[in-house]
Amino acid sequence: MSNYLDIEQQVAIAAVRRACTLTTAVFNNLVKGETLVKSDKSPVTVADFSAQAVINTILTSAFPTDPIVGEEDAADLRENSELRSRVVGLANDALGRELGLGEIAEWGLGRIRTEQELLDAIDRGRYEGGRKGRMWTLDPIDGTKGFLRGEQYAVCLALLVDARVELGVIGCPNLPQDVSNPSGPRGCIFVAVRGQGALQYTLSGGSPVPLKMPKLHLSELNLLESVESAHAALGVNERVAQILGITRAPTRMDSQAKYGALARGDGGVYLRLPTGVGYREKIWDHAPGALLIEEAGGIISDGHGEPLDFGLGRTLGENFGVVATGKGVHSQILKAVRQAQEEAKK
Ligand SMILES: Nc1ncnc2c1ncn2[C@@H]1O[C@H](COP(=O)(O)OS(=O)(=O)O)[C@@H](OP(=O)(O)O)[C@H]1O
Ligand SMILES: [Mg+2]
Ligand SMILES: [Mg+2]
Ligand SMILES: [Mg+2]
Repeated sequence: MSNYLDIEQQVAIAAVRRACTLTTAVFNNLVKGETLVKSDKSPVTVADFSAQAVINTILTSAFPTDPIVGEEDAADLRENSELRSRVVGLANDALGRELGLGEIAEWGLGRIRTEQELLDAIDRGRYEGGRKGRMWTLDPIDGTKGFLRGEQYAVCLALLVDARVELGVIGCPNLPQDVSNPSGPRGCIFVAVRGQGALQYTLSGGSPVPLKMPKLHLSELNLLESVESAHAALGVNERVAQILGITRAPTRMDSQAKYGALARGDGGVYLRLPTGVGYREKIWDHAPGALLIEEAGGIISDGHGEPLDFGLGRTLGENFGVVATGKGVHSQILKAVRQAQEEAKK
């Protein structure tokens, strides 16, 4: 008998692995002009576009009717032939490689795609989301700014069924495999399946390690937070830490690599509070991480203690930031968040 979501898990891990190989190679050869600035002023690179093309192509081949909520779309590429041909070349290099770990010939890997097919594959990510049915969320590079700095970033894929995350896969090419050896080998994939726990693989393969968040006391915690001050209210985080008596310095890390770090016992709290500019969190920025934390034994909510709602469309709607932590300290952290917010309003 096969396990729940066995095939989906296999496809998602393979797709994330291929995309991670691609993004790593692009970073080593990124040249000027391969980064655009989107209408919201955030960066996007040829690596984001081609990773989305690769993952969407593999998903569509394995599950032709599943919709995809992906961060990027191909509009900029349709207008820019130089960038387009670079993305097409990169995607075809990645899809054309011989079969790797756990991959099967039926996914059609190895076939060269036309420009049109690859642009359409990127645009398969334009699904609007919603409360019903099966859908994937994809962030081809989460933490693009971290990617550009050579720091942390993550390739993030999740499967939702009726607005619940059932499978989450997070590839972190630059994350040390062993927390206790920060200068050791890098490259991790975190995998969570609802009801089946959380695992860490190395990007290069091998046996997975099960993840279980340790029970930490407030005095042992430190905050995991964004690098970019525009993405989270870092000043409020500082006050929350002070209220809780947390003396350890925060760990600033780009992307959903934070969820991976937290799931394996690093830090103890991921705290992301809104900066007050009316930004709505995107579902692809949290879906796989949310399941990873729950399956590692932790709890995730917004800053008011409400569950994250993945059924509202492409954003988390009115959810107020994110608090992910161990069950034993969650309510104390929410209380401190409330106090810090009230003080900030004065
Ligand atoms: N104003 C604002 N508020 C909150 N979040 C925002 C905001 N603007 C962008 N984003 C999203 O932040 C994603 C990057 O994740 P992090 O904030 O965890 O990383 S970072 O340390 O700040 O780089 C980043 O994901 P990517 O675009 O995939 O890099 C964005 O979706
Ligand atoms: Mg982005
Ligand atoms: Mg993102
Ligand atoms: Mg992204």
